[in-house]
Amino acid sequence: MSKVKPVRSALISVFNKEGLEPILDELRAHDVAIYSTGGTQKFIEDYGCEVIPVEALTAYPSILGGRVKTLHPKIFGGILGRRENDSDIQEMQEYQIPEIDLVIVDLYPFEDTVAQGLSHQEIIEKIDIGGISLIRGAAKNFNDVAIVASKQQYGDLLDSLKAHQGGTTEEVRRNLATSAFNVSSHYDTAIFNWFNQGNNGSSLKLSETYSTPLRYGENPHQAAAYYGNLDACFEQLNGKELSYNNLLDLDAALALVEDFGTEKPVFAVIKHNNACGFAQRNSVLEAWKDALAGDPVSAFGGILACNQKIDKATAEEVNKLFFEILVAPDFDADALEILAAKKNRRILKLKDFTRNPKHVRTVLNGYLVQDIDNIADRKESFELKTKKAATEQELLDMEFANKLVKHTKSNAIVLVKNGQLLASGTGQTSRVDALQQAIHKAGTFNFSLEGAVMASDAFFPFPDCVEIAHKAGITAVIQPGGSIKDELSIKFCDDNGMAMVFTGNRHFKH
Ligand SMILES: NC(=O)c1ncn([C@@H]2O[C@H](COP(=O)(O)O)[C@@H](O)[C@H]2O)c1NC=O
Repeated sequence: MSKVKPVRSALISVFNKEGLEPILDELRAHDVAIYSTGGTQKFIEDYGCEVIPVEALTAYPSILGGRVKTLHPKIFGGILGRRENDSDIQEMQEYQIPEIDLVIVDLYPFEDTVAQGLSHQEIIEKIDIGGISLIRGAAKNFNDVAIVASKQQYGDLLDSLKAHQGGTTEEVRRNLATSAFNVSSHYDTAIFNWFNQGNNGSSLKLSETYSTPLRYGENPHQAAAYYGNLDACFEQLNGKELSYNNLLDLDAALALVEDFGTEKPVFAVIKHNNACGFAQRNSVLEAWKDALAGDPVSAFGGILACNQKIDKATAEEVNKLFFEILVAPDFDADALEILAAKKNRRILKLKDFTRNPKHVRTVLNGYLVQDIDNIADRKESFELKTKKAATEQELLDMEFANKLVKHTKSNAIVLVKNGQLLASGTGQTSRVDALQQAIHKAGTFNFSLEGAVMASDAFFPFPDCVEIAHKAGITAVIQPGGSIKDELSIKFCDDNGMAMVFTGNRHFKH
């Protein structure tokens, strides 16, 4: 076992006093001298423990509205002094600096203050200076000092004090120091990012303190973890742990469903990040049946997402399919009972789908960062380019198809009729290939394309796609526009009684 050092003195300075009581009990049981700052000192006194105000050490009051209270050589000397270094020992004696063996800090809540939208000055005042210095000083001297920089470490400290008669092992102190630098670096990243708002170019600082180890990555030989707070997103009601690929598909499913709002039921079936089934109907059950009908073969092992509560009738139908995940805002009790009968099946109740506003990926020896694509084109802003106007149903279907194509891997073509995804061509190296794939697929499941609409994620460089679409029976086309040969596609539509609208927004997804 690593070397145990007794805790004889502690400095406690915490913004949030909650949960300190068991630690005070333990410190009192071992006769530990406690130093503390204003509000924390009062809390400790009220709890009935003896406490020495830091002012008794520094001989200074807290000044500048609390900006300077622990920033003093007698405090930092007591924390940073090396207990086995002769010159440090001598200087500490000379300047009457007491050893401080344990430091407990809870920083000013900078991120919460920003999140609450408080004033600039209030945010600035919540940049902790003394506390962060205490944390870094104690963590640097972990050889002699235990640092608790967040409430999450209270349990570890208590366990150590209890197991080692009021002492800490080197292993515990080192682990606490690691956690402390995690706290301090995250805190400074949040401050930097707040100062750096809008100045995207200068540097990239990402910090996430929640993590979930994953069994493996995209393939079993790749180690992986998720950094983020999954508990804030979902409540897992059933099934085994989520995998790396599940998380990718879930993100794709939820981003897609989000674009359709919650007014009318939609069901999505996702495979490899793309929708292979999608429908919007008046009831959840109908939405499910028509989403599945889009491609009942690919749906096997898929990720299912719905924007409404799942009822028993829908659960009975969904239950007939082998699927990996169903995510929905809620489940009726009898529906959940049916769905949870298979123990591995993941059933997720959606709590909050707040997407990260930035999309980050590794490229070469660095990172690519972009805003997420959060444009959902509305039919009111479509620009009619052909003599023939689209019917009201075609307009609805084009808006629907355009939302789907935005969430489909490029090059992408999506074919839709009456609020149902008939087929799509995904991730193809040419737009013609994507269209041919979609037409072939629609044929596989006996969908007639007469009166269907076609959405393309980017412009048509040549009129070939509209020619093929026309032959297949497609009557209306939605695309961003912007090709120097747009006129050729428009002319073909005009000559053949088709409608075409431009959105002006390309939706590549690579
Ligand atoms: N200025 C200082 O010297 C200083 N020393 C400790 N703090 C912080 O003061 C807070 C505790 O204050 P109090 O005990 O007065 O409630 C803690 O969040 C701690 O991180 C300080 N405040 C900010 O920097």
